[in-house]
Amino acid sequence: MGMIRKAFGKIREGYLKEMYKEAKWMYQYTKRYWASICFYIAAGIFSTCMSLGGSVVSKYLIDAVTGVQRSRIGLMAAVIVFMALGNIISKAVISRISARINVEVQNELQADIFDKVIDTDWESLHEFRSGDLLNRLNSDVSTVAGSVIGWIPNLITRMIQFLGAFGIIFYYDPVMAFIALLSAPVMVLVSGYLMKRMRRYNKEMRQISSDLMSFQNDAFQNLQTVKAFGLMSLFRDKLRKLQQHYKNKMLEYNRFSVYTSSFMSIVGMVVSYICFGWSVYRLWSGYITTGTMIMFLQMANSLSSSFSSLVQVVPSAISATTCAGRLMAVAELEKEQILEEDAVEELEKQKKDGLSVELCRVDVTYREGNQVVCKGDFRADKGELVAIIGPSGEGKTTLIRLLLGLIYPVSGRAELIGADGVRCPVSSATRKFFGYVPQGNTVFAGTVAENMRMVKRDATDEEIIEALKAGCAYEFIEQLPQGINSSIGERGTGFSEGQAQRLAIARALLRDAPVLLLDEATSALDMEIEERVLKNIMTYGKNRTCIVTTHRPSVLTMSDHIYEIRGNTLEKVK
Ligand SMILES: Nc1ncnc2c1ncn2[C@@H]1O[C@H](COP(=O)(O)OP(=O)(O)OP(=O)(O)O)[C@@H](O)[C@H]1O
Repeated sequence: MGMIRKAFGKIREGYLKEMYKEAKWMYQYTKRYWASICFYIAAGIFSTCMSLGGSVVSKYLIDAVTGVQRSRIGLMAAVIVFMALGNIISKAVISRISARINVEVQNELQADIFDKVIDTDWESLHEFRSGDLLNRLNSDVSTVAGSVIGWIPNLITRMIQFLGAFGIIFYYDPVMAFIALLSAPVMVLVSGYLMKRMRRYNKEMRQISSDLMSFQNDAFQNLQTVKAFGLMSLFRDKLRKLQQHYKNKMLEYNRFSVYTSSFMSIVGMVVSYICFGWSVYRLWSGYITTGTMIMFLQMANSLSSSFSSLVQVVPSAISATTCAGRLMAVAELEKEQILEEDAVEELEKQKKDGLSVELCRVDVTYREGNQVVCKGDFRADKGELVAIIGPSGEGKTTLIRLLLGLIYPVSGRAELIGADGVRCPVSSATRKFFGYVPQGNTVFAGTVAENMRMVKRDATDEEIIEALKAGCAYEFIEQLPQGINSSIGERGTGFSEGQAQRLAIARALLRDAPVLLLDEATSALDMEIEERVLKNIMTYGKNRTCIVTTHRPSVLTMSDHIYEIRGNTLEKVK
């Protein structure tokens, strides 16, 4: 009794509880397909019955051949053929259903995790590298989707095959049935240890494959730098090192699997020899017929194959739940905050009259504990161009992140203010009031028009051209053979840095947001184009507030106000 209680205690606390939670999470995606899954299980049970039934009928066929009832030979043969055909048809149905459910669950799960990543709080997502996320989104999703149909339904059909074979043997010879079950206690005794180790191996291998994908992703993203610095051999070596690590772990796992499966096979083999010896003895002592003995041997075979399938369900369940756990870790991340939706609605009504931005005694600290601003004040009124300057690494981009609701002040207020004075704290819900041009190249693969329509889906060609003109981008776009329908490579390949910046500015202008945030967005432009772009920005649409982070004196002369960030302080210097 104490042992049982201890075992249940372990289940409640340990990895089994974790596996149960993960399996439950996994199976929420199958709710829509329960009818198909039930049909799948029914087809599996039918196939099992046909196969077991075939064995029983073959006993009567052999008895008929070796005995006296020759008249039933034709009937028995017909039943055997019918059952074999039934088995083939049900297997075909099973294959179709499983393929359909597999692909549908995979798509749904992938879309769901993708949505969750996109809706997750920006800082929380930092614990994952993008390669790791890609690995989870593809490899882990595919394992979980495959297991939805391959695990529990298999467990049920195999269990029925096992119980059916056991029941039939028991009916004809109870002693034989208990001999056939001899391996079960051994399996039960070692299963706890095996499962724990398998789960550990699974987790480690998934982690290594995530590291591998992250590395490859980093390498391809920075291929230009890799080539420019002649880092090819360094990267090649690093890839091989990671592969070697994966290989070592994989072979270690494989050695463990080979040992365990060999051990199980030996146990199974010993049991089947005992079964064989027992049935020969029963035949010799005249207790059973030749037909019954052959049926016994078939049933013992079926019993051991269903038992080993049941045992094999364990590694696939462990692999699936490990992957489900990794997906849960992403799905359960904190969602982005939406603050004061009523105030957001009010601002929406007033945005055409312009919005002001105010930071009041804000403390900004990253979760890692990196304090950037202490008791900072800042204000940009509608229609103003306000610059934020400061040495590199002091926090200019951090302030932009704060305004975009990607990070939040630890204390103090960060607000948008409407024309009639209504105030609304910045959060993910107020992001729509901002047009944003980040540092670096942010052009996506596709055509120029597709890039522009990302921020305004229904923009007409004329609106796109107008915005491109305001961003001083149309002058080089119109030279392209297909104008705004020309294709752009990944990360703006085919354009210079300055051209990509002008395109990104034009895209932010098309969004027609009341506040424009430019983070070093004119750094690659010459002074003449920069001045034209900034003038266009202030005249393109009315009442636009424009906040720029910059080191360029040309921008500063045009600014209404300048704030400097230095040593955690944010001060107005003009
Ligand atoms: N995601 C992050 N998590 C933790 N700390 C960060 C993060 N991003 C930036 N920091 C830290 O915050 C500080 C300010 O960085 P930020 O990028 O805002 O500087 P910056 O003034 O824009 O620099 P630059 O002019 O070089 O672009 C730096 O010390 C940086 O290390």
